[in-house]
Amino acid sequence: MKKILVTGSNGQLGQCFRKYSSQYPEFEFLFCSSKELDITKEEVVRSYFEKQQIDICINTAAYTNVEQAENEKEKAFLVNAEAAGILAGTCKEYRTELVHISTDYVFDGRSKSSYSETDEVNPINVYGASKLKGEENIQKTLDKYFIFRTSWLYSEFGHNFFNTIRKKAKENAELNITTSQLGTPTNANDLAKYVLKLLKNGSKAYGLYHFSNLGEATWFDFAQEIILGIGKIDDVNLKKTGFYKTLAVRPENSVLSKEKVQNHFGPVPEWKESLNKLITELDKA
Ligand SMILES: NC(=O)C1=CN([C@@H]2O[C@H](COP(=O)(O)OP(=O)(O)OC[C@H]3O[C@@H](n4cnc5c(N)ncnc54)[C@H](OP(=O)(O)O)[C@@H]3O)[C@@H](O)[C@H]2O)C=CC1
Ligand SMILES: Cc1cn([C@H]2C[C@H](O)[C@@H](COP(=O)(O)OP(=O)(O)O[C@H]3O[C@@H](C)C(=O)[C@@H](O)[C@H]3O)O2)c(=O)[nH]c1=O
Repeated sequence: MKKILVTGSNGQLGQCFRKYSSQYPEFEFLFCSSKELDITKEEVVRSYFEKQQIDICINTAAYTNVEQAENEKEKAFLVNAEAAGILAGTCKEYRTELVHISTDYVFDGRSKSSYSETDEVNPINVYGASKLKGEENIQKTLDKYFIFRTSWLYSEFGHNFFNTIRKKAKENAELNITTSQLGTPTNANDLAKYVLKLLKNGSKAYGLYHFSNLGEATWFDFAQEIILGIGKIDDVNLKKTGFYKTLAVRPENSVLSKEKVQNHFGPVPEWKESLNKLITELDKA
């Protein structure tokens, strides 16, 4: 039976992997939170791999606070870049496949069309730069890797835009949401399911892929769809803003092309459908 390690398992994507793991009896899963396995500690990681003999490592661990990263550059690079390199080196030593998650924020957002895997990268904030360095550290070390660049991840778990807006909408708050970035909200449940399916199929089509839901939206469109979905559109004062003050600059356009991923591994769900499916699921719970 193949052993899969999921790092950063208390994060939102880590929790999505845990949610679906019972549907894959062909795998033995090991879930490690930051406390159980700190991926920045090379010796700790190596001895864990030595003991557990892992076949596949899914790295969901990351420094994801885009705003704070501007003031904590070293920490962001330690987790997102150096530790990704540590995992890659260890995976090479133990012949482990690595599934790593990266971001749309590796792009500067100046493109007028969606980004493909071969488009030029040029991060414009610290988080994006640290994630790009992580990709590079993996690519120069390892052959057997899947890197999935994704965008605007949300789910029922943890801190994300979906949960923030739902909370504010339930308080009938006034919301000012930016229209100045275009991207694609991505249900983290979809990403977890997609990865598990391709691992089950034993795909060896290693490489870099873009995975986000289909379609495009501004953060305003995303907020509006959430509020509509939860039936609060008449209670919330939802306003468009061209400018929402933030520390980190974000790409104006970070829509990812799904052509490569769909050609290799099959269809990807559309963003509004996936969002409304999750809202219905949560309503029933
Ligand atoms: N969230 C998003 O919108 C997007 C995320 N991504 C990428 O997707 C992946 C998953 O993100 P998501 O689940 O949303 O992020 P979360 O912030 O929800 O989860 C990240 C997890 O990593 C853990 N972690 C941090 N440092 C370490 C460490 N040194 N060792 C082990 N674990 C650590 C955190 O633990 P603790 O809380 O204890 O620090 C946290 O549980 C990341 O690679 C992220 O860059 C890509 C695009 C969009
Ligand atoms: C809360 C809020 C945010 N915004 C704006 C700020 C920002 O430009 C945009 C998104 O805000 P957030 O801080 O929630 O999202 P942000 O931290 O930029 O999300 C990013 O996280 C990392 C981890 C990624 O990899 C990216 O793909 C992306 O998902 O919406 C508003 O306009 N109004 C609001 O009330």
